[in-house]
Amino acid sequence: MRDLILASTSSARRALMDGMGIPYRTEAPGVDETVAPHLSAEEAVLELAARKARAVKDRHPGAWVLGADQLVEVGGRILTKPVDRDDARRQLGQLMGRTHDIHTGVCLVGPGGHITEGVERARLTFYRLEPDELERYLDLEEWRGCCGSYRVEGAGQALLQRLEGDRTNVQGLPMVTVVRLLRQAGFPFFERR
Ligand SMILES: Nc1nc2c(ncn2[C@H]2C[C@H](O)[C@@H](COP(=O)(O)OP(=O)(O)OP(=O)(O)O)O2)c(=O)[nH]1
Repeated sequence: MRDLILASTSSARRALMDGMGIPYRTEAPGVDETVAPHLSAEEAVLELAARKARAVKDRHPGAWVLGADQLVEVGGRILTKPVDRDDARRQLGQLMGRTHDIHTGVCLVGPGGHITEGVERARLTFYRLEPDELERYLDLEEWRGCCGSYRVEGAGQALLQRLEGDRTNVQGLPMVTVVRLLRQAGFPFFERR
């Protein structure tokens, strides 16, 4: 049985991996997430996904490690996870009535120098909300721990006027890409326990 580690503290990523049903464990990547300012959103999430995966792989040389990173891009600006409710209100205020992109990079590293990666974009258009409705959404605290301050699989789906791309990508892991990387690396699926 291969030792697969998800280099993540994200409950959303764990939920997506759990759904796929192959054995894995998690470990916090514990890396500095600073990147050079000239990088595009795609380049930044790929670099950080690889940085997270490599950091855990260095601690577990014989393991396979999957890392991921996500950014929201709207009007040329980058949004990461909000620090508090006011920050979440500001983020959602930038997304209401507009179209934004979510970029997620994933990287799979393994024994023998194996490294494969992918980056996926989802494009979302949000309804415009009245201030009171926005406050009611903030009360649900779906903003905590989420790039862009919403959860697409939660009440946040009521914000969504249009979604192009893989919905799981929005939640934190583009599972079509994750499955491709795992299959390319020879991972078996549907194993009998
Ligand atoms: N449940 C849920 N989570 C979301 C959604 N959109 C974004 N997220 C979460 C997934 C990730 O945990 C987080 C993206 O931030 P990062 O890529 O920096 O990952 P994070 O620091 O949370 O965890 P990690 O670096 O993997 O330990 O936002 C959503 O619609 N639903």
